[in-house]
Amino acid sequence: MIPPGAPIVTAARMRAAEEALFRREPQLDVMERAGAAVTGAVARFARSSPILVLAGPGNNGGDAYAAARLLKAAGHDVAVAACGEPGTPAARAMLERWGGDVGALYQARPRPVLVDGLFGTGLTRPLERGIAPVLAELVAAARFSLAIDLPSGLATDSGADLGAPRGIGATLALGALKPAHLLDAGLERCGQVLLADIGIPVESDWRTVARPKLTAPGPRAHKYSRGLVVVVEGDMPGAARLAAHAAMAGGAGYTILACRDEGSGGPDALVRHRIANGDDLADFLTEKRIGGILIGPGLGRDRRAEGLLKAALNADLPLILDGDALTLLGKSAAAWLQRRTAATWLTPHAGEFGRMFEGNGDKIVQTIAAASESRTTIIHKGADTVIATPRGEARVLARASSWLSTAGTGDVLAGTLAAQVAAGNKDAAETAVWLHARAAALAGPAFIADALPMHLSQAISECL
Ligand SMILES: NC(=O)C1=CN([C@@H]2O[C@H](COP(=O)(O)OP(=O)(O)OC[C@H]3O[C@@H](n4cnc5c(N)ncnc54)[C@H](OP(=O)(O)O)[C@@H]3O)[C@@H](O)[C@H]2O)[C@@H](O)CC1
Ligand SMILES: Nc1ncnc2c1ncn2[C@@H]1O[C@H](COP(=O)(O)OP(=O)(O)O)[C@@H](O)[C@H]1O
Ligand SMILES: [K+]
Repeated sequence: MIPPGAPIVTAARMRAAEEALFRREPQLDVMERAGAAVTGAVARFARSSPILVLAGPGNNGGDAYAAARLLKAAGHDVAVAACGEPGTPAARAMLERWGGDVGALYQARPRPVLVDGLFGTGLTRPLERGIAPVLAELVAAARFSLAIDLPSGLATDSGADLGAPRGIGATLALGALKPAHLLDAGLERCGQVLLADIGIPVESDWRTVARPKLTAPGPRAHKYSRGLVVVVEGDMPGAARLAAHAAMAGGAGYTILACRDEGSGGPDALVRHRIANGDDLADFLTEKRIGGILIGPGLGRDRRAEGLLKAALNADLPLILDGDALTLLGKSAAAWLQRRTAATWLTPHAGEFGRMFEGNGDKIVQTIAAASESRTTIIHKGADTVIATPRGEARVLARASSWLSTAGTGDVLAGTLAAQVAAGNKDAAETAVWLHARAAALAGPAFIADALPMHLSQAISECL
């Protein structure tokens, strides 16, 4: 499990935190703690199996030499192999403290337990062609492998693959999580992510998503105080119905489907209100008790859809934009959205995000830039989900159930979000993302999106 609510830092932020600490405490003491943390994690898995420790030229290698010495002192059979001489004073000191043999990486024989201390946050370019296959073979041949801080071959700030091996069993993040533990290739390359506190104080506006704290409705609650959600239906009514169902199951007091005709389907408690076009919707949205409007799931992209979207954008009410609404806005999204007087949430997947914003850089940085430019809160979905607020905060959810990769689950997320927005939850996005992921976990394998809302009740009960 990814540690919840844990700070996430870039390589540069981590280095700055380390350097601040080294002004008060010797670097080698900190590295000893890193070595001890690695030793503790490895010893749990190694039992009496022989261990191969790989050491690189930087401080990741320094941690590896420290761990090798401590593992040996604890009675383990330890061999060390390195690629190159230590290039930092701390790594050199740790090599001296190790004092044993060091073989060449290219000649290393596989052992049942492997410790990868080749490269960590200092990796700046793809692994040399020679190193990647040797590392991959040693990892594949080991029964268990643990990466120190990061699997060697991951870009720290983006999680991009720079030649990382497959099959690492666990990664021990030192001091704090880095984006690579949560994003992109890191999702499948880190194995189990463990976090070691080695006494480096870190502060960050970026954290992993944590379980929210929710409260049950008070004794004087009524349907409007719980939150009135309006979901706007479009060309594909099923999508809006799914979202409306999720809003209801996500705790909204009153959910209205603004629909073209009488229609059918959906829960009996769902209220239908007929609207023919954007003008009708604009009139309806003068109802001040509305706590959140959701538009976009199955909206379509024709003239009627444009009219509906315009009415929603012009309403002075909290607004959630998903699916086709995002595509209709396209590159003019920021210009439209920064004019809004009420708060706005966007829930794009990667394709929709790219249609609205420039897609350069790491996912967290990109999403924060887009949130700040458009003055919205953005849930940038995918196998890794990044939430960014206009204030520059980020929350990251990794490792949600991969069974979520089925049509309609995004509509359920949007509806869940609408319920939280209408209830006035100031952390609506993080709450919705947690509840959605928890509902998916409870739903088990091969669920359909229709089945997700029924698990929201259990997910909510775990937050009370
Ligand atoms: N500071 C501390 O005391 C503490 C630090 N900690 C530990 O230190 C780690 C960060 O250490 P680090 O900054 O020294 O970088 P590291 O990841 O070892 O790699 C740098 C070396 O790799 C080289 N290199 C880069 N890319 C390469 C490539 N593709 N192929 C080949 N070589 C390549 C690069 O060479 P250069 O780019 O300079 O040519 C340089 O020699 C961090 O993850 C954590 O484990 C913790 O113990 C806490 C205490
Ligand atoms: N492989 C995956 N692992 C975890 N979550 C996923 C994965 N694929 C998709 N998801 C999640 O499922 C939802 C899919 O939303 P979306 O792409 O909008 O689908 P749709 O438009 O069909 O509803 C998002 O919440 C996304 O984060
Ligand atoms: K490593």
